[in-house]
Order: sequence, then C-alpha cells, then structure tokens
Amino acid sequence: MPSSSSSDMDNIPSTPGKFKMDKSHYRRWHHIPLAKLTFYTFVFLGLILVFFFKSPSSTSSSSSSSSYPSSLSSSDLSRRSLKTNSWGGPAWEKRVRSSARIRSRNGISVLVTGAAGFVGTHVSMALKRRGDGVLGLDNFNDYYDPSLKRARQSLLERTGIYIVEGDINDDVLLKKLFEIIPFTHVMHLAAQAGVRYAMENPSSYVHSNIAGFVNLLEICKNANPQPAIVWASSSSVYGLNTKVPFSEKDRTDQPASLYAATKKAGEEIAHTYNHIYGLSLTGLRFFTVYGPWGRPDMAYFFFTRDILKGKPIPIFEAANHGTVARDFTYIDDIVKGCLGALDTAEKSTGSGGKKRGPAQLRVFNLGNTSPVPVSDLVGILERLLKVKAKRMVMKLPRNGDVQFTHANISFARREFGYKPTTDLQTGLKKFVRWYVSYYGSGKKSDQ
Ligand SMILES: O=C(O)[C@H]1O[C@H](OP(=O)(O)OP(=O)(O)OC[C@H]2O[C@@H](n3ccc(=O)[nH]c3=O)[C@H](O)[C@@H]2O)[C@H](O)[C@@H](O)[C@H]1O
Repeated sequence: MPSSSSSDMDNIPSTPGKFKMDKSHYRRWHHIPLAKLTFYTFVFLGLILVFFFKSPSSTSSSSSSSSYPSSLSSSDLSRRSLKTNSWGGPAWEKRVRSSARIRSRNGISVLVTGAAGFVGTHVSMALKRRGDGVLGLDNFNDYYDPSLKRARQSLLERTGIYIVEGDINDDVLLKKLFEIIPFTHVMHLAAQAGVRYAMENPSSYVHSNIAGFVNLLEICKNANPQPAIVWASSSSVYGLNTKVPFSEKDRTDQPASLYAATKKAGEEIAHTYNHIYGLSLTGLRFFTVYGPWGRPDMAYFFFTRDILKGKPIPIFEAANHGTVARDFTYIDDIVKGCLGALDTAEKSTGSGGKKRGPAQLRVFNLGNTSPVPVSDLVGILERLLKVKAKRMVMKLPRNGDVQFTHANISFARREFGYKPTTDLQTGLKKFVRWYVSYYGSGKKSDQ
C-alpha cells in the first residue's frame, strides 16, 4: 500500500459515519483567541438569521401554515405575488369569525367574493341585514378607481362585514378561510368585468374568470362540507343571437367578446365540477346592472360624469342607423335574484373531493325584460341632471359590443318568484341622487 500522505484527500471518509476527526484541526481551533471565536460565532448566527428572514415561507402571510418549496417555478412566483401580509393571526381570525357569524334562525354563512365590487357590496349588505353570516373577499384591483372600492368597504365595515384582502387565485388563503368557517354558501362575484376592456387586457379575463374560478371550485370541492355556489355569469353569453327575448334554452356558442367567452367557459367549468364532484352550482346571467355605488367603467356612469362636465359622449348605433339597446337592470332587482338563487340552492352532495350523488346545476337570466335604447338612457340622464348632453353618435365599434339584449326571466320567476320592479327612469333617479351626493354635481358651471 502506498504510504499515507498528509494531503486533504486523506480526510475524505470512505464510508459515511466512519470519518475520523483530524486532531490537528481540532488543536488549531484551540489556538484561536476567544475574541476571534466570539466574532465568528456572531457572523455565523447573523447569516442564519438573514437566511431565515429571506426564505419564501417567512415572507408569506404571518399566519399561513404553508411554506413554499425551495425551488420556485415561475407560476409559483406569480402566485406568490398574490400573497399579502395583511391576513393572518388571532386578531384577524377573530374578525373573520365575527363577520361570518350567523345571527338569525335558519341563517346561512356566505363567502362573498368580489365583496368590494358593485353587486358584491349590495348583496353582502342584504344578506347581513337579514341575519346571515357574511365574509367578504376582494383583491381591490385598480381596473377602476380603487378609492370607490374602499368607500364601499367602509360602508360594509359599518354594518359589521369584514372584507379579507386577497385574490381568488390564492389557494392558501382560500383554504385557510374554509378551515376557519364551514361556509354553507359561496356567492362568487369576483371577476374581470367589462366587455370592451377585454381587447386591452385579455389575460386579466383568463386570470380572474377562468383560473380564479377553477381555483375557487377546487377549494370548494375539497371543503367539508362542500358549500353551494351561486356565481355571476353574464347576458353577454348570448353573443350574436338574434332571437329575442333571450332564453336559457337558447344557444350560447357565439360570444362576441373575450369577456363573454370567459363567462361561457365558466358555465362549462361549472358543469364539470357539478358532474365530477357533486358541487351545487347556480350561474346568474346578469343583464347590464346599474345603480348607486355602480361601476365607473359602465356607460350610464361615465355618461353622467361627462354630461355634467360638458364633455361629448359617444353614443353607439348599429349599421343603417340601427338602435343599440340594453335590458338595463336595477341593482335591487339583481340583489333579489341573488338572494332567491341562494335560498333555493340545494346542498352540494360531495365531501372531501368525492361525489356522493347528483347535485343541482342551474343557470338563470336576471334581467328587467324591457330593453331601452342607449339614446333614451341619455335622454333620461339629461332630464335628471338638467344638462343637455353633447351627443356624438358613432358606429358600434367591433370590440365586443352586441346590438341589444333582452331577458326572458320565466325560469327565475318559476323557481324563486323573481320579479323586477324598478324601471330605468326610477332606477337612474336613485343613481343620480347617489352620484351627486358622492361626487358632487361637478357641473361645468359650478367650477
Ligand atoms: O350584461 C352584461 O353581462 C354586461 O353588462 C355590461 O356590459 P354592457 O351592456 O356593454 O354595458 P355598458 O358598457 O354600460 O354599455 C351599455 C350600452 O351603452 C353602449 N355604449 C357604451 C359605451 C359608449 O361609449 N357608448 C355607448 O353607446 C353600449 O354599446 C351598450 O349598448 C357590463 O359592463 C359587463 O361587465 C357585463 O356585465
């Protein structure tokens, strides 16, 4: 055998566990002065602390039981960006519990997604008013002025409704909410809305209306008990159909916008989760909802603003001066429809991700049943605002708009007595009153 050398190679153990300590190294440590040793110990501890605080799991929410894998894929990273540090901890859980507490006999506990949105705010208030437990969820994105969403949040807070700040794509957060509260129902209203904006930002529609919806259903199917889900589809699924009024039995395979296509996809996804997992699912096709606390991206809203400012408003017309009309539906009628759907929703039949039997699957139109031309809407606003609009008639752009909508609501009437009662004139009067109290009249002459 070759004689042993004193090279470092000699210190590599041939078998794990059989490493023999080199006494000369040991002796060398003994000769390091104590001050130096203390210094190196602090440096070492410092490095450990830095590593700990920089690690992904410690940057996620403080109460989250999750920890990220050590190697993050790009999708993990994008999901990470959805996490906020604003949730978690005993005080947060207490707020969640208090908000979701049922305060009436036979009440239900509802997770309302998109609670800081227009319809979400109104539905949350109506549920709370009758004693149901309500917990909101909203990501407060800036599709339109987030300060309006914050104002709606304050409104809800005053009635004891807490909105958790988070995204429906955040599975860790959703799981946590279902761990704390065994929700009986989910009112799913979080979505990327708007027909025309889909050409500007298509991926946001896929992110919220498809990926987000699937993520929510994944959590719901695994929940025990599984909740019943009522969610917002859209009148836009009728797309290029020409037969009126639109009935739930009509074809919906000709969407005119990506928005419509993602809502239609949602209806098919609902079918799948109902079929495989026994989730009870009800889709509501809303027809151009308007009213106080509404969405600033919608025509009735920004027409009001621009008429008051003396700015021209673009009024679309179809080919050959064809009328463009909508079945504008007042928010209180939509709220009645949402509550009716929640109250008639049957329980999901599965549990823990397994189907135990067939479950309810429904789709309803929620409209007003009397379409009004957009030019008439402008006429009503002119009278209410006492300002003449600067009308700018334009050809209906090819950006997703359809020429008209008109709901047949006989199915919703039969199932839960749905009966809209507010006509456009009355509803716009309430909207204008709210608008002026919230923003001021902002008339050009006032400035
Ligand atoms: O029912 C729905 O499912 C959808 O309703 C709503 O879409 P729409 O019915 O298109 O409402 P909205 O934009 O207010 O335009 C109203 C009318 O004004 C016309 N319009 C619009 C803009 C303009 O500059 N000029 C104009 O004439 C326009 O041609 C239209 O005739 C929601 O935004 C959508 O998220 C979805 O919920």
